[in-house]
Amino acid sequence: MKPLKEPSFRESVEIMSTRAMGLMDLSPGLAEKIRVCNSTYTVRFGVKLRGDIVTFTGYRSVHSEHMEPVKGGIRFSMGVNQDEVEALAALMTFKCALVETPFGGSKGGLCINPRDWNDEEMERITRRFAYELCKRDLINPSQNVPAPDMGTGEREMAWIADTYRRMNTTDINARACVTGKPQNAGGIAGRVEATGRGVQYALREFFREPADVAKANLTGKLDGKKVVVQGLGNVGYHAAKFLSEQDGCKIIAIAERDGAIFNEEGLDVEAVRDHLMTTGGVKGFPDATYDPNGPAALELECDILVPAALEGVINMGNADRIKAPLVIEAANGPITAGADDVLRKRGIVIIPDLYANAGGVTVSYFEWVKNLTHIRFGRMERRREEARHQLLVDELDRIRADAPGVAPLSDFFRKEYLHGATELELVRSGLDDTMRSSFQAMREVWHDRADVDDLRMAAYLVSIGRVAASYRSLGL
Ligand SMILES: NC(=O)c1ccc[n+]([C@@H]2O[C@H](COP(=O)([O-])OP(=O)(O)OC[C@H]3O[C@@H](n4cnc5c(N)ncnc54)[C@H](O)[C@@H]3O)[C@@H](O)[C@H]2O)c1
Repeated sequence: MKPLKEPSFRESVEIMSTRAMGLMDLSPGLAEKIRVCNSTYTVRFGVKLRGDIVTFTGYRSVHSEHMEPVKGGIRFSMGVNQDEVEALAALMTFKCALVETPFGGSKGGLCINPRDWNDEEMERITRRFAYELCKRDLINPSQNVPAPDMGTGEREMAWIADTYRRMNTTDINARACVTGKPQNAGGIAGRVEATGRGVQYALREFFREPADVAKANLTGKLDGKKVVVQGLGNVGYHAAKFLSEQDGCKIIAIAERDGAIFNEEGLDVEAVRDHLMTTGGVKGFPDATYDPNGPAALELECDILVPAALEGVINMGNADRIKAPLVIEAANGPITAGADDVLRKRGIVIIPDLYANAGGVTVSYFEWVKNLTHIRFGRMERRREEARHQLLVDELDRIRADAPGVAPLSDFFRKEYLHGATELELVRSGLDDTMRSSFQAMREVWHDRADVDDLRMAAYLVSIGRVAASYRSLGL
């Protein structure tokens, strides 16, 4: 179905998922159940700030409860509205199914410009919003578990976790009510970088298969590829940093709120991020050309385009001017359904959001499991652990020496046992494994089905198939 006018974000997600459902054997009733958003709660609350009451509007949307808890970030931005949170909640349902994290889909948002308020004010506003959501079990370890999204991070998650804990003092699993917390408040190593790291792993997996690379009219490996990034926040910064530092990519342009900077030889991502943090923009960054028209960077000649900021930035207005042969949707919904149609027809390969930015929810799942099990992941407190393990290895050696015919401990066992993985290593390898296996599930459909010519449809077919199976087994 080709939209006649630019669809909204929610309509875009619906058009794309409905297109996939049309290729599946689903009853109309089941398809409708999967399509609709179960509920959206709107709250308007007041906070006394600077001598007066300021009213804020927030949302928490639950798209599908075929698995519980439901999961999805909380966004702080002036652009937040019901359409947006419902679109994001639907994407969470499909994303979780694709990477096989056992959650339904949800999302929340608060209509606020965080830059308008100081830290103390932000804490009061966040805690009050969290209180409103906790009261209705829209934050709860077994029912609804938020995470960071645009405009929020570890700090906000710590305030939310603390608010829930104060309201539920006897809940031993209180820490599992939200993920993306600081490590000293029950978080997990590698969560902050997870979404950008996932983008890196996704591209590595894509470039592992020459047939896929050829479909994007590219050749070779990641090394030396020219990359344009929009948004140097949590996701964009980590993706750009890892791709340039570890995979030999050249980040030739970075677009931010105040414009874009270019350097054909490649930008120093760390230095740009420092500049952005100190000045609030990219303007004035040395060794680069500046253009106040940030969105124009999306139209540059490059190998890989990484939109990592907002939804709808590639739309029917600019889709025919996009020159990158490969686009990876690090942000949620950066390509509208109308633009998706144009890009597909032009042979541009899109690695879709529901897969590309799933690194965040994957590591959030590890954090949630860690909180619920109340055990540490991986090797910690190295010296004490190693001393204890060494005693055990010595004891095993002694027993074996006394047992005729029993082989001595292998070097492999000794090494693995004494120098097991740290939490960060475990998290990264679990994430890598998830990004690979999910890509392979998409790839199989992309390669094998004659009626599927893009990765987005392949991703939706895999994930909707799993959601449908889950509903069927529930007896619906
Ligand atoms: N944080 C996560 O773990 C996570 C997980 C999955 C998906 N996402 C998605 O990734 C996207 C970015 O999220 P984030 O967490 O990195 O947010 P963030 O707030 O950390 O960063 C967003 C960045 O985009 C920039 N930006 C805002 N408006 C812009 C514009 N018009 N042009 C260029 N840059 C602009 C901001 O200045 C900021 O640097 C969102 O779509 C979000 O839903 C985030």
